[in-house]
Amino acid sequence: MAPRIILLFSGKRKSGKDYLTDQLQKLLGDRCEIIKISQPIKSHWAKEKNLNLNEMLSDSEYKEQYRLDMITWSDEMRDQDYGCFCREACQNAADRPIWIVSDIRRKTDIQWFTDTYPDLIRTIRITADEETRKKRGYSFKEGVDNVVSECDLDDYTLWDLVVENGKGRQQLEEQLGSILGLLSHL
Ligand SMILES: Nc1ncnc2c1ncn2[C@@H]1O[C@H](COP(=O)(O)OP(=O)(O)O)[C@@H](O)[C@H]1O
Ligand SMILES: C[C@@](O)(CCOP(=O)(O)OP(=O)(O)O)CC(=O)O
Repeated sequence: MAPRIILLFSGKRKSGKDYLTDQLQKLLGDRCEIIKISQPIKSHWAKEKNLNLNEMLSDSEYKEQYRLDMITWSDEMRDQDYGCFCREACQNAADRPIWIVSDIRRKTDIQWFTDTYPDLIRTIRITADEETRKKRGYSFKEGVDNVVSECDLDDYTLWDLVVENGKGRQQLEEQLGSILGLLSHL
């Protein structure tokens, strides 16, 4: 079964992409599959450097030690083929009707999904104020927070939905309800 809808989530570090997409998955159960574009990047890096992949995939500080190197390496790969990680992540995804991509970062990510799965794509931006993100462990890092990886979608305006997840956020049920609204035709 090919996906019937693909939700692309974007947001700054510690805006809550993993948190909200995990909560959404709990609600949707086995109708949905979470896809992470960073998974093939982290897998490659963990193998190469003999690192703990599960820790790399968690929200702990561990991955932050390697983020800068992973950005540099993955951007070199993207320069040759901008869809390489999107393609690899989707190839490994289960056949479920709803795909949730939890870490869209670049306009080329949106382009690859839109070209590959025309009509199935909905885009969601998660926002959170800096103070809240700092409380969740964010601190500005040169080469990480001021480069394409974090900033390319700052000026993107065509989101199907923007979900506030900072100080002004609604209750979780309401946040999830607005996302479910994008699935109402299924
Ligand atoms: N609405 C929320 N309520 C409570 N905790 C949250 C909320 N959003 C995010 N968090 C917490 O903040 C931290 C960072 O969130 P995370 O989802 O990992 O961010 P991102 O994936 O965007 O970097 C995690 O520990 C997460 O559980
Ligand atoms: C090299 C990366 O893929 C690492 C991404 O790691 P996460 O997606 O775990 O990051 P946050 O959830 O925002 O904290 C970034 C990239 O530019 O591809």
